[in-house]
Amino acid sequence: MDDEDAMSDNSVPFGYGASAFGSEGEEEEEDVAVHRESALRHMEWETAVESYDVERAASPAPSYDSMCSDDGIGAQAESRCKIQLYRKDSSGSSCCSSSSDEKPNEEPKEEEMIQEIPTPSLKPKLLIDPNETRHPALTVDFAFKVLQSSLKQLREEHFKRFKRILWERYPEYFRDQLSSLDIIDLVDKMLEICGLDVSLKITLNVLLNDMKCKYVAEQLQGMCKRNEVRYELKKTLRRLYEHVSEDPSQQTLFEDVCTDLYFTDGGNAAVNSEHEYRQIQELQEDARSKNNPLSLTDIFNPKDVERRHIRTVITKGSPGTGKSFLVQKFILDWVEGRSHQDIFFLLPLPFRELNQMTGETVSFMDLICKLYPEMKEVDTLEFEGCQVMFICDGLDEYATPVNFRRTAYWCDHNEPANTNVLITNLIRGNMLYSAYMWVTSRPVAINQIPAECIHQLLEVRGFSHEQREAYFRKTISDKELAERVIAYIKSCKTLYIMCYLPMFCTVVRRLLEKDLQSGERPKGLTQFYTKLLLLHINKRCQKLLSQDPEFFLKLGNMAFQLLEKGVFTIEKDLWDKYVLRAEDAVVTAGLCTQFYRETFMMYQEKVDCFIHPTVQDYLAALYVFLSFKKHKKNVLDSTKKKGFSVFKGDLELYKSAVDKVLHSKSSNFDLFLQFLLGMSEETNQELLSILLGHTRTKQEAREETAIYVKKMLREYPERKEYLQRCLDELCPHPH
Ligand SMILES: Nc1ncnc2c1ncn2[C@@H]1O[C@H](COP(=O)(O)OP(=O)(O)OP(=O)(O)O)[C@@H](O)[C@H]1O
Repeated sequence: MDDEDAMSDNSVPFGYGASAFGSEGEEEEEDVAVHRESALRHMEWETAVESYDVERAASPAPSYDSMCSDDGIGAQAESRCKIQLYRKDSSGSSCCSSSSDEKPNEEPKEEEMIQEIPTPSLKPKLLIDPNETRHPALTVDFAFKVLQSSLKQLREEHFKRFKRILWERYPEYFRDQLSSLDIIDLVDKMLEICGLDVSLKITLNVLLNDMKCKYVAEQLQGMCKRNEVRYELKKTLRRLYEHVSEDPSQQTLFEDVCTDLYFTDGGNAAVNSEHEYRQIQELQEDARSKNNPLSLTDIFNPKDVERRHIRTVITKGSPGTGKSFLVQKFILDWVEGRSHQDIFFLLPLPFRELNQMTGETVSFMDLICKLYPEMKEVDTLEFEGCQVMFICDGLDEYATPVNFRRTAYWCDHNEPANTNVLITNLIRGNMLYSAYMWVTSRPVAINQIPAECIHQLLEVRGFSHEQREAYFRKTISDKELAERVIAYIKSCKTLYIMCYLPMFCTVVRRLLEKDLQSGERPKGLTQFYTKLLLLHINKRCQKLLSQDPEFFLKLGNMAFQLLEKGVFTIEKDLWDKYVLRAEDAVVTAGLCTQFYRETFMMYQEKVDCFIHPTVQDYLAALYVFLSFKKHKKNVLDSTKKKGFSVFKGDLELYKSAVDKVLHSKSSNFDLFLQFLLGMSEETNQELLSILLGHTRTKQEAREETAIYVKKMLREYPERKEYLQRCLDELCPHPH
């Protein structure tokens, strides 16, 4: 193994238990040499301890296999480490001269060194407590790395001395002279002969008590302790992230659901505006946006980090595109040792959790320990060779805006400060500059972070075409059913287009799986969108709705008026016109988003729009429907009649919508009509009762509307297919 690599490459999990050393107190100071004499004196009666003697050394040493931890976290490392243990070159011993701040005070001459340690005349004993269990974090690979890294810090003559002492002191382990061995061979031999715990124990004893290399010994102890903490942290993260959080009742394993996502470098992509009927021309992809899909290993890829000086990565994406899932995948891959093992501590700090601490005054280390109590065992996160990474998911959810200009400078980890000050300074890089920072957010909140603090901007775009299909194949265990679901989705263009949004895929899977399994006719398009709306409402909109019960009516009105003009983007002044706040629609409701449009040369303009044009169609239909049901107003009727009977009114509303579409030169309202008719359906009205109350469309009105649509079918044969879909929305069950 290359020495440099061994110091910096943590590509497999470390694993060593400081417990192997016993306590850090007096007991530790008790040198093996002391034991050697006393143990021999008490050899006869000391039966409680296991003993090893010279004869024992002749027997084959415990193999590496038997030393391997059987914990999943370490297993992968161990299978690899056997290969790594073979040296690639013989440069190991040359590193002995590398400098260290604290070396043994006097450099004894070789003869003195030999004199210093009397040749043992008796067989020494090393006391091993049989009850002492090895920490599962202790792996061969870790022990190898940590021993090698400690010995590399000794000067050449001290390394010689170390070998000499080892040989003198522990003849029960080392029968042959060790003087010819370099670091790699020595560590290899130690591990092979003594095992993991004993190798570390004797190394520490020799360093601390015989050679007085306090600095190196403490470093060794520190690395062992941190490695245990890392192990515990991984356990906690596995527990927190291994299930899909949206489904706590079902305990769905994340790995059973998670499908690869399409995300790119750049962050200038236009919003997906593919539409079955409408032509959305204004959304041209920014020329500078990059379409090359990235994979998780491209995030904080060590080569890019170095080449592009990346410290802070920001990932943006419209609501439901899968940012949190991407983060969860990254975390679990780290926990399971699948990627990013150069990161020593991975500490997710979700903004949702940080909201619970708003206004609190704590030190940064306390804040970390509050979320991850196992971190109490380490008093600092700044130590050489151990990369730390923070992941702050969902900046848009953070209750306190991050203000880089107004927030005080802070870099002390141990002094208490307001949590917002700590987080702002962490993102800014004032605290733990060398730590990696990954922040994810819906687009609008990204503006809080100044450009100079963003070293890489990524954009999550949801699922590509192949990924959509892969999602259904992965999540539906019945293969044949999965294919039927995919075939159905492909048969409905709008459904297929909208499945670019992973959140929508989840809705579609749940509904279609049930319907197709039971042989029922699948739900109309309206129900999928209504469920999506409810997911958004339940996620964050409850408070907004209690403050502004008319929010969706107003947003729908804006959607409708823009649809009349065939416009999908939302000009800034429109928000005021409809008495809305862009943040409510973009951040809270998650039904609108933002993107950047190149207007003139280098100038970029921020543009608001709906998350997808079909969502605009749905909201426009919702507006017409809510206006009618709640305010008895048919907004499609230009004559502005009042006082109609509900049955007549229902029929008139649908008739006027059908006429509007059939008489229109554009296809702008085609999907709108499908949604409006779908909203008359009973299940959808039940779902919408949170906005609608308990009003119901009379069966009679629906039947009459169906008769009218069928009549139109005959009059407009060229629109047969389309009108048939309208009928399917109106009567999703066989009629
Ligand atoms: N990679 C994926 N594989 C499978 N399902 C996914 C994936 N990504 C997202 N989903 C589905 O979409 C839902 C929303 O995803 P997620 O919460 O990650 O989106 P988000 O972009 O973080 O949204 P928001 O901006 O609302 O926080 C998930 O709960 C899950 O059902």
